[in-house]
Amino acid sequence: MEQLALGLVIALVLWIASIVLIRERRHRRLEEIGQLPPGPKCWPVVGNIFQLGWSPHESFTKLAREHGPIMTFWLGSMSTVVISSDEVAREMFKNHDVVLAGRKIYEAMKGDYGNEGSLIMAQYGPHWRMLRRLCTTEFFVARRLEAMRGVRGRCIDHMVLFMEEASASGTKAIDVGRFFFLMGFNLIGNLMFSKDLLDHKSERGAKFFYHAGKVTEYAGKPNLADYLPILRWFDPQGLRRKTQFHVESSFEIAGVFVKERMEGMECGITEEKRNKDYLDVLLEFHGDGVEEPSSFSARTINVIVFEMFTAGTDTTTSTLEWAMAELFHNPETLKKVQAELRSTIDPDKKLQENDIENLPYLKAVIKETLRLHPPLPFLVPHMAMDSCKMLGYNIPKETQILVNVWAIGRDPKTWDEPLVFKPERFMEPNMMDYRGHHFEFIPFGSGRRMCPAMPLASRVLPLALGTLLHSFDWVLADGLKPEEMDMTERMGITLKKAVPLKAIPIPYQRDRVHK
Ligand code: HEM
Repeated sequence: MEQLALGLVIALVLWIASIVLIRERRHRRLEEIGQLPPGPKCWPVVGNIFQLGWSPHESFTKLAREHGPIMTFWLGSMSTVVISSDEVAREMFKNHDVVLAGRKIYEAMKGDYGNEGSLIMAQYGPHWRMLRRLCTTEFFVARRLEAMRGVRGRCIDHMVLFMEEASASGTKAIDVGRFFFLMGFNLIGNLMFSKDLLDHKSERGAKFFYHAGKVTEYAGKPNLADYLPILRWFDPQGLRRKTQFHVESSFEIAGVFVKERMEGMECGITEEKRNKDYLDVLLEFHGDGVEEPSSFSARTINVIVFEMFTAGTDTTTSTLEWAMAELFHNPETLKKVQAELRSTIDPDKKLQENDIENLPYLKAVIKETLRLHPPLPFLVPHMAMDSCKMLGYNIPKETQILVNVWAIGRDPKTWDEPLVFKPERFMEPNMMDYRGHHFEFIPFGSGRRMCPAMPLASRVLPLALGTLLHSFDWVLADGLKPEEMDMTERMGITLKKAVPLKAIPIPYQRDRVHK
């Protein structure tokens, strides 16, 4: 027994020593190649993991004050460069966009998923270019978005209806974020399959919702196996195993929707008249004449479907929940945006997408929310596909690149009173927008990997928020006062509100205003 224990101790010591040696050698090699960006001193084996904390975006922001806007950080053996200023972001996207357009693939997402068919996780190259073209020429192109205007309006109407039912005519508090999530989920369900997946009746839809939610939960958790390669074999937190299980379960359900549509097409069953949806686009795809393949496998279709749900729902939900929370927290701003809505749109009429152009303050509220609460505070992590030199520093191949857009949006050098929620700042003439050209404000990213769904999000976000503010008056739950609200953030796959926002929607009646 004693011998066994001694053997284990020796093995452990040898293992740690070998890791230290490998790292030392790697460091020396990197130093020989050129100077890495500066960064905090790191420990053998674990690197800077203990400086990450529960809110990495805040930890990186504080460290950047000491080490500068381009900083090296070691997550175990994973070298990471953190970018924390608009100037360095400009340099990255203007002069190194291609070489830094790779993706770091995390352990939880490895396996079958992440290889075939993935757009978000694809390395920059022909396969990614082909899928990306599909997004820009078929999914999020103005013509298709225009044709699907009715779908967006219907999903938002359903959300209002669900809220009214749940709050029992304005007496009960509701979890506001949950309804945004339902709306976002049904919206993607309709864009993909022309189906409301969550309509109380669809058991399959509810299961898909459950499994997709689990994937985003597990994928957002820090995973030791990413930082310490030796642990990859053991998957110590079980995150790869759990993620794979829920990914496969989601694929099975999505696969049934796809199969049903294909069988319907083969038997010539015509569904009720509907617009061409994304599934039609995927099934009709016969190559884009530039890159392989000439058609999509069932697996690729499942991956694309699944990715649209995961990329689209959490980001939309978190932005809308933060927008409502900031408005409750700043009652004068809430009054101002409601006054704009109610003086522009007749209270008896529904807010329409066409009206948004005439609601500059509502649009400014969305921008201000994205400045303070970008749902992806580091974008989706990029990776250097090759070594490069940026601002005189060496960025070795396979370095992970995190662009801290949370810090950039709160930089006092750019923003006056950066921590104050002040939509008025976006009302000034020639003020910046989020289309990826103003590097002070890039919640959707910039360059080649920028969010392809930005045109969709910029229609849905003001319409959903505006409809709720136009249709209801709102009271915080439990008699909470605005100044008592808990505005803490919680980092998962997106940056969420830690304490869900609970409020009572009171249907807005015109005659109450005229009294
Ligand atoms: C508030 C709404 C949204 C925000 C703020 C947002 C933001 C982002 C960001 C920051 C990225 C990564 C950019 C980079 O890596 O440099 C991204 C990528 C992506 N987003 Fe969005 N997004 C939103 C909504 C959506 C929606 C609704 C969908 C789909 C229906 C979507 C689909 C995607 C996809 C597929 C990618 C991967 C693009 C690639 O890797 O080439 N997003 N998004």
